[in-house]
Amino acid sequence: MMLFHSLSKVKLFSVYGLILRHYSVSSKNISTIFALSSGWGKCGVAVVRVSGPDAANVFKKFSGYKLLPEARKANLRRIRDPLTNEVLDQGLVLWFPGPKSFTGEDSCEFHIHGSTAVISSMLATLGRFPNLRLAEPGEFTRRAFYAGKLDLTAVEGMNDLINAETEFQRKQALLQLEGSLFHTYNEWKNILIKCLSDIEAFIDFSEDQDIGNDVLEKAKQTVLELKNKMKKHVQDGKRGERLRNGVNMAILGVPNVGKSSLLNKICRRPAAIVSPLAGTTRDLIRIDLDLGGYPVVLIDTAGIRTDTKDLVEVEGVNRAMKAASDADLILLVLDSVHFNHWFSTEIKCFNTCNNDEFSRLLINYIKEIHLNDEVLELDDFSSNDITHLNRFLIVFNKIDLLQPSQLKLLTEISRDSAVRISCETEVGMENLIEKLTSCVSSLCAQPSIDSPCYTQIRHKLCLLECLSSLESFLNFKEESEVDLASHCLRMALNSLGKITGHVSTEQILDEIFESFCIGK
Ligand SMILES: Nc1nc2c(ncn2[C@@H]2O[C@H](COP(=O)(O)OP(=O)(O)OP(=O)(O)O)[C@@H](O)[C@H]2O)c(=O)[nH]1
Ligand SMILES: [Mg+2]
Repeated sequence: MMLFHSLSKVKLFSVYGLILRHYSVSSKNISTIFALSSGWGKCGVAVVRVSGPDAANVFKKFSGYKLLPEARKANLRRIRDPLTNEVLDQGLVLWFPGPKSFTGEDSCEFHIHGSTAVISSMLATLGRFPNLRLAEPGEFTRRAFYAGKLDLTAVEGMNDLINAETEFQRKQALLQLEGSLFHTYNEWKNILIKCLSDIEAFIDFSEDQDIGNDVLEKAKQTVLELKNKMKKHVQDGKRGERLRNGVNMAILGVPNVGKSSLLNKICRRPAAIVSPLAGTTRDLIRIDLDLGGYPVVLIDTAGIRTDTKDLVEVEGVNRAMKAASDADLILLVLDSVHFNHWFSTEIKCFNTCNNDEFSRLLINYIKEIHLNDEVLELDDFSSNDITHLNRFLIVFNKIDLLQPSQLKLLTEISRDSAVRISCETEVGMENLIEKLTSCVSSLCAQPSIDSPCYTQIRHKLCLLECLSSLESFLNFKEESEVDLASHCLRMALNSLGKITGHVSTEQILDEIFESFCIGK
């Protein structure tokens, strides 16, 4: 019984009720909104949506109904201007009474022909109807959120789904819309609420009830387990974010090695200018790609050289370095002929070179082309083993110009540490694409319902805030400090609530009272 009291106190954190109440108080002032919900442009069918208190009236007037028809059932009707009675179009009309609608409000849809003229006259006529206004961006979804139909992660998932360009982006967005992240964070929230309710019960009733003194210790054990789980989730190497935003892949190398040729081969069109003149590419060229279902932003860059006085080229090189240091993966392109030449002058006996020696020399070669420290990530370069160069994929281009014996040797010594291709003959391209897809797949999240990845920096910041509160909670040692300890748990709950939109009561009340005048 006592515990129940405490629990209901803690339940204040689950403030959907408050949000709803706040919303319904102001719902008298809520306007009825309309918008074209399908995209602009000539198409077979366009969907115009109306939502709000006047939706029923609008629906009856435009579709010629005296009484509302069966809910959620499509009917073919003449759609008329209620003022002039002129027929605007003929199409399917649907009535969605609240709360069983997307927004939770009374809503309706007009499925009209998708020509510019029909859409324009429909929107103009709706705009002239009393108490009706054009919706603001995202306003239907915002209303769905306020009505408790979607949490914030689902709202974000819906937006991502609309913007998804690749198969795995679609999967991740759909799972998020269906609640994969919400369920994870909600489960964590419930664990924290249980700990908090035990501690609150201890604070309130330990003197007159038989509530054990080990409450704090037990809660700490639970919080420690949760903290470790959350930490693992946060430190996922941005895999969910990458799948949402695209993997940045920069093509880097000295002038004339075939960087632009490689970009053109990968995207299968002449996106970048190719010429025998060293220094052809000056600015960054970004191409969006779908690589095996993963989104990639492939970036061609100016050839790296430090001996130029040409101001435009110097700026190009700076931009190349910046793109490379921001990149998730760097395709370092080398000219096989030049490399072979440089290589044979570096070692006496070419034929006895082993894989380790090759690694050492390749690293020296990379250092010699004067990449800056941010690009090199010096930790990777402290070892002579090129497999440590996590962000680099070494690509030997122009292998068509090598003698067969030279190619054989290059293949033997570089093995899986590099890819050998010719942009001219396309030899090795298939292998390169396979390798790139596998790199990109390991850099991105694998959409999963059981262990979803966070997808936005906003989630990460709230999770870090939550972790820091959990850390503070774990630092309390004395039972006498339970008041402060419970405050930390409240803070942690608040941070989790910010991700899903279940923000703290204080925050909601702040918002409500902000609009009150002083003294009232
Ligand atoms: N034989 C041969 N020539 C190639 C190959 N790839 C590129 N080339 C040629 O090499 C020259 C330079 O190619 P680009 O793709 O412009 O080189 P880049 O690295 O972008 O050069 P910059 O933009 O100046 O840094 C062009 O004449 C290409 O046709 C290849 O695999 N084999
Ligand atoms: Mg180029």
